[in-house]
Amino acid sequence: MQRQNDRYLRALQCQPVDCTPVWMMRQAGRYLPEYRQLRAKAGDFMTMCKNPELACEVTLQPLRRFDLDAAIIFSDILTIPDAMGLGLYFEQGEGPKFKNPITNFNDINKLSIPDPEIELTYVMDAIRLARKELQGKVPLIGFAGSPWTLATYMIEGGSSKTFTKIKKMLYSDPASLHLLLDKLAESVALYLNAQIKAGAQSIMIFDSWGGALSHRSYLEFSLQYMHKIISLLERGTRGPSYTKDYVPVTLFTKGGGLWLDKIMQAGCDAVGVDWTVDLSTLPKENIAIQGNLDPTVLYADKVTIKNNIDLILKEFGPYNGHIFNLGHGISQDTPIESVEVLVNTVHQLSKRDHNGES
Ligand SMILES: Cc1c2[nH]c(c1CCC(=O)O)Cc1[nH]c(c(CCC(=O)O)c1C)Cc1[nH]c(c(CCC(=O)O)c1C)Cc1[nH]c(c(C)c1CCC(=O)O)C2
Repeated sequence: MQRQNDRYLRALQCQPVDCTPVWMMRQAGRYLPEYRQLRAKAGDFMTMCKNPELACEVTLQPLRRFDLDAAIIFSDILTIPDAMGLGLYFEQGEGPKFKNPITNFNDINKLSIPDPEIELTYVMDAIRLARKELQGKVPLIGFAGSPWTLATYMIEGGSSKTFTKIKKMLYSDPASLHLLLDKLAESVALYLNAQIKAGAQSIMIFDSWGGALSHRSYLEFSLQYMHKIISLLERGTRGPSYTKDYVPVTLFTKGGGLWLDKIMQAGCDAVGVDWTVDLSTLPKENIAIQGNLDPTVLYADKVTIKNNIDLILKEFGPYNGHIFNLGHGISQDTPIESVEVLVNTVHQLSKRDHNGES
């Protein structure tokens, strides 16, 4: 049995670590040649997600190259609307699309809540397989999209820069939007509980488009529903010292820097922060912080990458509740050598401030 590396889970509980754990959002993906090769063979992205062997293989790919402290299950946030019957597909170069987007109250009223053990068994099978293959080497992260972020794709019919349709509904027919968000919150909670049962050891909620909302709307249409999801999760109880089987939750609202004090009160163990956040303004007790290197730093030379990592680590010093990550997903044209520099530099430099276990 391999030695367990649980510094990621320890940091989520703000417990002593030997150095700062690091993983990257979208760490399994197109910047890896072995991903592109497998994807070319499989045909399309959703075929890979729906095949547990392929999803497990892609989950493990980045861990074979880099000394990462966590794996994240290879899947997508849009599996839920797909399971609700919206017909998810990916158009080359255009991102996700839905054959049957939501246009009115009737569409929302008709939506049923997917049973994750039936419509989304492929995700649970991938999690079970990945846990088996990982053999405890590093923890496995499960995830879902926030209700607001999922709703943007379901109502816009795909990616959007302006959020015209959903914002029109928000202001002119808020009751319909609330019904949709409520159904999504229930669906996401069931989905995440199934992921925990299947073996996910930590949960992350991606609110990629929460930052598009006004202050008042963010609390009412996004944070409220993430709070509800967290309250429905069956994930054990966190003790005063490191609790091995407790499943911590990370909330990440991209562009949510102004609302971090409210996000920290939503029952999560950690908040994800993008690169716009001034780390010196954040509390460094009882709540873990994940972030926040600008992913484009990875286009620069080694010395610049190291200097930027050092600046972030210095903001935390000996604080144990820091998980190093990018401020958003890694870009597909990122040089592999930069990722290696990132992971190794975080471990090497952060040792100066830590002497805990793991
Ligand atoms: C908004 C969102 C989506 N999906 C996700 C989010 C939230 C995170 C964020 O804000 O980036 C989350 C996601 N998507 C994917 C993962 C896998 C796990 C990981 O490695 O982090 C995770 C956690 C794989 C993926 N999801 C997708 C890919 C690319 C698929 C491919 O072309 O091979 C991957 C690796 C497809 C996807 N899926 C989605 C989009 C907008 C796209 C197109 C992206 C693009 O074309 O650049 C929806």
